[in-house]
Amino acid sequence: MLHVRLWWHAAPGLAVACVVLAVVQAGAITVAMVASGHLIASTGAAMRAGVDSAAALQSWRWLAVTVAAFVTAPVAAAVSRGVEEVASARYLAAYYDLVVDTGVHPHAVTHLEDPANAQQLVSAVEASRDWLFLRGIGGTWVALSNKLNGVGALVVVSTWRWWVGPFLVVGWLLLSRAVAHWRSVVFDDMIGETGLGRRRASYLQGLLVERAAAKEVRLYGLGGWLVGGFVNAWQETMAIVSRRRLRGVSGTLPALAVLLVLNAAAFAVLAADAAADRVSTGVLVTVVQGILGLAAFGRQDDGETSLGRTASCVAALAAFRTALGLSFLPTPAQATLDTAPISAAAGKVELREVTFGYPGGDRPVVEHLNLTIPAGQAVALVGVNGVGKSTIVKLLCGLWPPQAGEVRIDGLDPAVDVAARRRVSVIFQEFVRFGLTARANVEAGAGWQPVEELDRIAVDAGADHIVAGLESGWETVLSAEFTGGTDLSGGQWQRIALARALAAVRAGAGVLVLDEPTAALDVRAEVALFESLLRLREGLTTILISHRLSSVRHADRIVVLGPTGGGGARVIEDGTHEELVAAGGEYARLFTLQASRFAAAGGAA
Ligand SMILES: Nc1ncnc2c1ncn2[C@@H]1O[C@H](COP(=O)(O)OP(=O)(O)OP(=O)(O)O)[C@@H](O)[C@H]1O
Repeated sequence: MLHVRLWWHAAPGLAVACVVLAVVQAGAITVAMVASGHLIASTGAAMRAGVDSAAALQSWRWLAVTVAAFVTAPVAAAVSRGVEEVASARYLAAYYDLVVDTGVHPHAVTHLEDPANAQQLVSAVEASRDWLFLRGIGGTWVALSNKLNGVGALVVVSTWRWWVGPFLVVGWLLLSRAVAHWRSVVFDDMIGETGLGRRRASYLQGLLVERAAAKEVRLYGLGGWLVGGFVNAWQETMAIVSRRRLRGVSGTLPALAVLLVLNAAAFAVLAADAAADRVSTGVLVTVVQGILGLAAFGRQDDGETSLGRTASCVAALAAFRTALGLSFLPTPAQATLDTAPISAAAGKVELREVTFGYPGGDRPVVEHLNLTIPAGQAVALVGVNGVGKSTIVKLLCGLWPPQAGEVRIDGLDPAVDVAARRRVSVIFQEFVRFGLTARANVEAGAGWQPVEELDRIAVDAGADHIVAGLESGWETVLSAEFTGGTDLSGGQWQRIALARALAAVRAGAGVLVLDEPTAALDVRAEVALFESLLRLREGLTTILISHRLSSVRHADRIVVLGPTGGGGARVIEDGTHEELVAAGGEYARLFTLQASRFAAAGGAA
């Protein structure tokens, strides 16, 4: 069972300790039942024989055993709770490791972009944040302890009449199943069935307290409206919850009735035996405790009910990992992130007959695309919105493998070869704004850098004045949500992202891709940035993507992508700015259009 395997992986020593403590606890409870029976049985004779008699000594012994057993059981339970807490934290950490490992492997993002897969991973994370999941981890030991206590009681009852115990156990198990079913209805309400209403309520509540919506909530006076929406959504959901819970509880009544009958019958037989002197007082006391102790088989607390849920979360994550070709537990090789230094890179880019479409798409985005960029060349990729420029960037990074054709960086396939991937440095259109220090935002591209190196990179990226203006320089957190942190403007963020990409270039990446990283810059700033990049590239292969053609006109080569007869994108024009303008094709038309608009707006192309 995967849940048990994960326990063994996360905390083998503590897991063994929990088992031992559960056995000790169950043993102590069983001994207490038997010893207390003997104590009561021997007390009468001891009192009659006198304090110094052998019978009294025997009685004292049973008292000592009874007290020791009664003390041992709760002490073992208390120690067990402590050990379980520590062990559960380790289990949770191991589960998070699995989730993270599943997120970052394999390199391709195919599994994350497929909505069904992404949802599975999100569910795995969400489930683990739920308190039910946490209760379920500890529930492993609650369930084990309950079952062991029950077995002890069964042994005790069997010493009287062997057939009574199994009947009662069946009764308790029936009730336990019915209660577990009802509780799962309750839990489904909490996280599943009424999830939509709850999510809506919590979304509305979030708008009231989160920073992102704060400005508009105040500006438009949305407070009352949001509170009303929250209350309605919550009440509607809770009404459904109450109805389902009431309906569900009736399912436990037949099991309860059966159990009552069985228990009444057992006690009636015991009473008859006692009346006929077939059992002594001591046995009577022990067996009564045993019969009551069988209730351990029917116990259903949050922990035990949640155990199944936790185990199925782990099983679902394991199935997801298997589908991705990953073993259940991360192997040391899987657990290592790509930290190898980048080998000397030349930077030749080749796409040969590449065809690619996203899952669920009705046509390929690119089709039979051929593009070769020699090392050191600066190429601008242009084309209308949605033609497939960013998709080509993802293919170059190996984030998606093509369905046909070949993508090569210096002859290596980036979808399978880590060395090829590390030769490509990209500022994505939607680059990540890490709410971490400025240093970490840049070092993410290349690992630790001395401050002098960071300063040099910042100058190249035009980010030096931004860092200089930060309260704690490179150590300032770039998020106002943290004390001492600060927010940057869109343009400032782009400079920081550029610095990150340049850090990767300094570490050896031979291909720099800028996928419209300058949308938040004005035209002049964008032209200046691209030109400074083209100047400092020194043998770097540079791929620039921009809709502002004036910004990329100085590239060595301009590649125009276009749809061809309803199919996927291909290269429709390829040449220098001058060649393409002279050719009078699509590029010339777009360039002239943009230049005339810009001139009309009072600028110069
Ligand atoms: N993850 C995705 N899943 C499904 N379809 C996608 C995905 N990403 C992009 N697409 C689709 O692929 C096509 C090409 O998108 P892409 O982002 O590559 O175009 P683009 O040329 O970069 O556009 P833009 O100039 O607007 O940035 C579009 O039709 C888009 O809707």
